Amino acid sequence: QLKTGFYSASCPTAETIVRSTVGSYFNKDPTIAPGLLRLHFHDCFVQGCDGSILIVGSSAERNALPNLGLRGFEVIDDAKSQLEAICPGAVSCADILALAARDAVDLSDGPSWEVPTGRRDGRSSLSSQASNMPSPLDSVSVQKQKFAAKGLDDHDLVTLVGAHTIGQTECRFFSYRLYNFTTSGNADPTMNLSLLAQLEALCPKNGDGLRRVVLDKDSGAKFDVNFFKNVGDGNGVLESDQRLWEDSSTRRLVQSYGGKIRGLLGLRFDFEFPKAMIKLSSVEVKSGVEGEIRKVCSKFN
Ligand code: HEM
Ligand SMILES: [Ca+2]
Ligand SMILES: [Ca+2]
Repeated sequence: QLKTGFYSASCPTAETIVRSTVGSYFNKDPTIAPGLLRLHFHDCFVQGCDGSILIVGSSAERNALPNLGLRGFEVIDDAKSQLEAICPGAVSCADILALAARDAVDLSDGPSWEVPTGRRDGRSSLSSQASNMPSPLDSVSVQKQKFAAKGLDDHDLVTLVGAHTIGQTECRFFSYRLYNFTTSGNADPTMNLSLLAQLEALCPKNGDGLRRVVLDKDSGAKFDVNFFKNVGDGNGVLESDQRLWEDSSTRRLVQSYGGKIRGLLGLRFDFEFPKAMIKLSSVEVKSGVEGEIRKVCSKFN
């Protein structure tokens, strides 16, 4: 039910405005790009890509534990207010999120793609609905199950987690791997020793759990295949990322994207990522007369 260029008649400048808004925030702070990409993912995984993540309120999705570190809301609100001034009531917040995620990847030197649009904004947002978000402690089989529940297969899982080629994580999401991973209090044995030393310095025991470190060692701002090379070298920061290498079912694709084996030609990350994103951004979308077009992205009409 989505189609590219959905706004070509109702708001021809919609995509240009989203792009220029994301671009101006990105120029001031490039770390907004991973924030926006993650925002779209978290939206799509709870009640579909319907802008439910944007609602402000004490029991809203935004307040659920897995969503506390999300960033980039102000960019979406800014784009929306510009759009309301020229095409009132036309462009959904859910579509702005999908377009901003595409633009964020493009600005980070990643691939670009045409985003099918026409999503409608949802009428509910509840923190209690967010409990099924993937966790960095999830095994590969749990990660697979959570993606399969959204119509995303194992190939989509590995491809989409490649989004961790940009952005950061707080120490608290992985510091247990440094200090008390094994029963004898050792570090996760699958972690590369030089990464271990680096992370111990950045995230000291009993230090500030909110301190942020890059997810893709040496390439935290560039959307490239370095993340997959890192995972193959024991340099995955999140346990869930490193598990994609330890599990034989997902290792091949990590290897292929990282350029570590020949033979899987054609599986280029910059070609596969857009396809997987289009699937992600179509999860449980509302269209036609369902939902609404919000006037303000943080509030229901
Ligand atoms: C098994 C699946 C996944 C798990 C367990 C996971 C977990 C996490 C965690 C724990 C963080 C750090 C958050 C923080 O410190 O606030 C993070 C960051 C991030 N995630 Fe994921 N993630 C997954 C899949 C994805 C997918 C599918 C995407 C997008 C397509 C994505 C995009 C990002 C981005 C871009 C960041 C960096 C955010 C920033 O710098 O603000 N992740 N993820
Ligand atoms: Ca949603
Ligand atoms: Ca990178």
